[in-house]
Amino acid sequence: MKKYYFALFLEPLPCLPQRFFLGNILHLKNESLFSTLATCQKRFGDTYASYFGPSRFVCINNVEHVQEIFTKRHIYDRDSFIRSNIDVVLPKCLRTLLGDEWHLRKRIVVEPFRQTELPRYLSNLVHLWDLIIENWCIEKYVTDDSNKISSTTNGYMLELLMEIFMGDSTIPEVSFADFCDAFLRFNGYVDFMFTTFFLPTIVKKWRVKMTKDYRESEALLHSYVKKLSDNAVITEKNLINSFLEAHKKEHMSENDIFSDIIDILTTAYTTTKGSSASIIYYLSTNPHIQTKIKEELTTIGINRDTTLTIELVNRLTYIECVCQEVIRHSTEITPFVARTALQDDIIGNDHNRINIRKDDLLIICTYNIHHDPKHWKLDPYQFLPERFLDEDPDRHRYAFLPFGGGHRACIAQQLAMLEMKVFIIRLMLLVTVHRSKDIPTSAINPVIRQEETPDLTGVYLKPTDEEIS
Ligand code: HEM
Repeated sequence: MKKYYFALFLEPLPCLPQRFFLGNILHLKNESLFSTLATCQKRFGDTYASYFGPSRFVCINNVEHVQEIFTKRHIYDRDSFIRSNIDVVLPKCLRTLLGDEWHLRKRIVVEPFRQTELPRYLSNLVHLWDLIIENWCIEKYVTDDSNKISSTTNGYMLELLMEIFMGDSTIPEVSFADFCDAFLRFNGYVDFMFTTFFLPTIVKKWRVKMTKDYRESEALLHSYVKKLSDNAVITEKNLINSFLEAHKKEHMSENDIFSDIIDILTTAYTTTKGSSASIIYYLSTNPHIQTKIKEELTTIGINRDTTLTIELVNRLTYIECVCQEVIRHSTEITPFVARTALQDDIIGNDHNRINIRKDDLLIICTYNIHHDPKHWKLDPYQFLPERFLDEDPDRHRYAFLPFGGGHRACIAQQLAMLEMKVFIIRLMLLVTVHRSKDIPTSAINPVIRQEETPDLTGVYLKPTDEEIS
């Protein structure tokens, strides 16, 4: 609080006008977070402060600063903001740990995400994406009434992730529908902790713990994870077995296992849903990109009966560029990556020096950096996969950071890329994505020059066979 009073009157960085205790929160009533961070960059340049409630964030848009922050791992670590919020619902999961505890846990969690493990997931990915695509073809549109990606997809996506991480999606004596229901309810509370980032954690903690539905879904998930652990087939190499192994060596308690399994499932579920929604959106608005992808598949000799291998997937250069462009351009990817300073520091050089104080929260504005014309010579607001061929060369190493960077970067980047690639491959082998012309789409936000979230209204899939006949 003392620090807040000090900052209120002596803020050294440019900043939007603040309100007592609320900081810049009221600004978010009129503009999304993406848009607010972009507006501030246009107004103040690459470094400015933002106040969400009394919490001060130093916002960073300069890639040299980003590089320095990611490199100084002993000074900048996982931000206290994510740590305190996640800790309420999933205490002591990988994302909330620091120092030696984090290091030990990461060695355990990272096992199933290694490059060498990826081939094992291919057949499950193909099978479940096919089911999801078939389901979308049966329903008229890919969205339901709430205009979110159709809710019947949720179960399939969760099944896909369970097969990947647990080797099997069945839990003894529990119907998958019951597990899915408890998971989705609980996931709503994990989301709540993030989407209400402007509320003090103590308020959110009270709100969540007092909710009967939260307590029930948490208790159910605890009992399901216990059943999964008790019945795991020890010979298989997967996430649950890495955890059980660690439990035997007393490196993880039962509660740690619960927190990490649910954290990985909720993260993977949210990112898989978000990236697939973005892919469908961009394909529906760019029919010529669909044609190019289909041509690439034909050139490499992949048809719907081909058994996919990692070597084949790696030959699909254009599809790789489409995936990279999706995660560069889309608002479904987080607007920022955050760090907390563990000690006082100075970053930058004579021209762009910033004094950082111990406990400062740093916001690395991913979305702004991904759309900064200083780094992207081809109009960064346009969706152009070709920029990742050789058409937009020589950009700074830290101008593209969809998975964050440094020691706290995403542990599942290769798996996430594989999921997206297999989704595009199966989608383009089985269907063409269309958009009804007569259904109005959402307004374009003039600051970020796109819709706030991918608008899938009126998007439907037409099987390739029907299109040919
Ligand atoms: C398109 C998909 C994904 C994107 C764009 C993405 C992005 C990110 C980002 C930006 C971070 C923060 C990095 C940082 O602070 O430097 C992160 C961390 C993390 N991600 Fe991902 N992610 C994706 C998929 C996944 C999946 C599928 C999983 C799990 C299976 C996952 C698990 C994690 C975990 C556990 C962390 C925290 C790592 C740590 O704190 O040490 N992510 N991810």
